[in-house]
Amino acid sequence: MIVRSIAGGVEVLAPAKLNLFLEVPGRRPDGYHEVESLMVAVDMFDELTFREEEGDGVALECDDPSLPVDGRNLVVRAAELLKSESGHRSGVRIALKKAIPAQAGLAGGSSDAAATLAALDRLWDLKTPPGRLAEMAGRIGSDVAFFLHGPAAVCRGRGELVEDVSLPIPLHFVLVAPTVGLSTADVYRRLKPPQEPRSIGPILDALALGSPSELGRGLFNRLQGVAESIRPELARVRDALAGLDPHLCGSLMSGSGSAYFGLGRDREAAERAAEVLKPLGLGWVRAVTCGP
Ligand SMILES: C[C@@](CO)(OP(=O)(O)O)[C@H](O)COP(=O)(O)OP(=O)(O)OC[C@H]1O[C@@H](n2ccc(N)nc2=O)[C@H](O)[C@@H]1O
Ligand SMILES: Nc1ncnc2c1ncn2[C@@H]1O[C@H](COP(=O)(O)OP(=O)(O)O)[C@@H](O)[C@H]1O
Repeated sequence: MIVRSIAGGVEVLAPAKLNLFLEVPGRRPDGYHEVESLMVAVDMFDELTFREEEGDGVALECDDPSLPVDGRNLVVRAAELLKSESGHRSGVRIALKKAIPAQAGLAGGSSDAAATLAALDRLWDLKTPPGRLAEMAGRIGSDVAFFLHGPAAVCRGRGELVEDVSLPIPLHFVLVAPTVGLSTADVYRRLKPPQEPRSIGPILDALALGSPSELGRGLFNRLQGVAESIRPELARVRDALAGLDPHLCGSLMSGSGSAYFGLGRDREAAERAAEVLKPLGLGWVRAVTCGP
């Protein structure tokens, strides 16, 4: 996330994430699932601006009319939570410009929520300790705390326990977001946790080596088969990416879907893969990067 002070306010670029590895070892007594995931932030950003406003309300405007701007929006929930936890009483006006497709497994809503915590902490000069901000993030959603870290981290628990990992080389991807979305809750509901969970070890070793081809071999997502059983048409996206072998080291669905990504051998290869995929009508296609 990139946070900048601007005249009279704060501006944030809130990135999307990809899950390069996602295992779901089991269901928890609280109804959530235990996860182990390698997540990376990529350079596709929602833009948010925050300005002081008279009164003590939270007013959100958003350029995507399909999204709610009341307490159902994670931005409003994050702002209200920070206000009640800190006791701060100013009003704020927030403008949200969406670029990250919704229900795609790219966690745009979670990233917007993390951006809101970080921005308002700065705007209101709260100096909230990082651990306390992370705890609030976990209360808003399982993926929110990741965005207070990055660019690469292992997330455990229900996703909210985040451990940074170093990124020795930039990673280049081609991203395909189909028009059809998937609900995270639906996908988890239909999952049968594995008898023997897969280890995250090999892909972490590959990342440490800085080898895209090794990393490609380690890509894994336990939720992909479930998502494809709910939306069989996603197989077309999967197969189109799998057919791009010379450009890509591997491909995978992100999170609970419905976006897929291919890992490029380098930036040029990811961009070439995007050019091949664009005319196929699979959805929205773009080359993106996770940089150190
Ligand atoms: C699958 C993942 C992978 O990164 O991402 P997305 O595809 O949503 O981006 C995450 O686990 C999603 O995290 P997030 O989208 O923040 O989930 P939440 O809002 O906390 O929960 C939405 C619903 O998903 C289910 N859920 C979520 C996380 C988890 N560890 N176990 C679950 O069972 C629960 O039914 C919950 O009510
Ligand atoms: N600021 C926001 N941006 C996007 N979606 C939001 C936001 N706030 C709440 N939501 C709700 O969260 C749902 C999924 O969020 P999103 O993070 O985009 O997808 P995913 O969980 O698949 O990564 C959407 O259906 C949307 O109604």
